[in-house]
Amino acid sequence: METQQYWLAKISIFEQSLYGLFIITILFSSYFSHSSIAFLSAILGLFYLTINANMAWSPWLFDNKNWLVVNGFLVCGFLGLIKDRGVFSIHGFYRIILLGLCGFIAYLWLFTSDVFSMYLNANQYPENWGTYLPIEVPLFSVVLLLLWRSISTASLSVVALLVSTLVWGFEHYQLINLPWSIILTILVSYYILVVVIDSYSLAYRDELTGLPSRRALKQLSLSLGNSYSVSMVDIDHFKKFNDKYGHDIGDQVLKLVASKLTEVKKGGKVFRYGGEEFTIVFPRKSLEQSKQELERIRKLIANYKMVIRDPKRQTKDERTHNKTSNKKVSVTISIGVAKRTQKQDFEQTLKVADQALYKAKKSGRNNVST
Ligand SMILES: Nc1nc2c(ncn2[C@@H]2O[C@H](COP(=O)(O)OP(=O)(O)OP(=O)(O)O)[C@@H](O)[C@H]2O)c(=O)[nH]1
Repeated sequence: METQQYWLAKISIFEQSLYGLFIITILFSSYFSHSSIAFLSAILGLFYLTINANMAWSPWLFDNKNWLVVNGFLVCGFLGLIKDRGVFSIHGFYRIILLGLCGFIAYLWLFTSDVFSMYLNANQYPENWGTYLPIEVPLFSVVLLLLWRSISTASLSVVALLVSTLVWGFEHYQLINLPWSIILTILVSYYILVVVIDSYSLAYRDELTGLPSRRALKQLSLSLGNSYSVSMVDIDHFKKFNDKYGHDIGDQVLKLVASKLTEVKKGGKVFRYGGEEFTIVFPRKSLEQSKQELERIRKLIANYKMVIRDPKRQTKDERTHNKTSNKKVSVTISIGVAKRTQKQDFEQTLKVADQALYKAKKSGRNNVST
């Protein structure tokens, strides 16, 4: 009896502390501009309050479970469609109004689907199709929408919304036999993880090329041993290229060059250093080994005919036939490489590689210098 009371007290503390976890998640995700996660946590927090404490609206909600379920799907779908914006701003205010509208739409949907399913059932449609209308149709629509958004945006926040929709749906069908306190603790902890990973990748990844950024290079430099080579890579005459084809095509070329550079072997790690410059670090590789590999990459890029899409420069005929004008371009790169010596740290080795790059440019470009 005493042990039971002891555990009941522990469970009660655990349930109470979940409110704290909700508040932390809301503040944390708002601070890192993950408004969809912040709103979802706030709504789930409110839901948890409703089922735990006897709020004025709790009895109504228990009597209208279908509304609660459909509203949950619509909220996730809506949050998956909008951009992450500041929570404590005018955008946050509009979003709260639109989230309220989801509740109204859920109510309208249940009312309409009731009438429609009565019609379907009265007209002897096979297998009482009408019964699937109120819950299953919104569930499948939102899951499909969030699947598409997850793939098209590659956003972890949208994946979190998809997972939440599925959990919400599974709970409705009683496929999860866990108390809400446990389900919500797992969900909210997962949201924190999503915000941390997303924010980390924002800070350490270059948005245009998807390569690790200069900050990530700095981070790596702290964990490198004493033996490594560093190379600086620069696209030749990129200014002229930009002037001739425009900045947008320049961006496409930067992306394509970046993706070719990632084909580097011998353990080379590629970073976007800034502008049209990249850095490749070869941990535990000699100068000769690195140079050989860089020579291979240089040739690979020089021989690479890049197909560029230029929707702005379409001819009239191409526009009427909805064709894009693809053109093939090619660029070359110059590379400077240096091996770390006893007396140099990472920054100094990088400087030597930069001087070697200058040499490569001076000696006609499209080559690897040491
Ligand atoms: N499209 C695009 N251009 C960029 C980006 N970052 C830097 N650039 C351009 O890269 C060009 C770099 O020019 P420069 O440093 O003069 O060098 P370069 O023309 O490549 O000449 P060399 O290095 O001497 O062969 C500038 O025109 C920049 O505007 C970017 O993110 N996108």
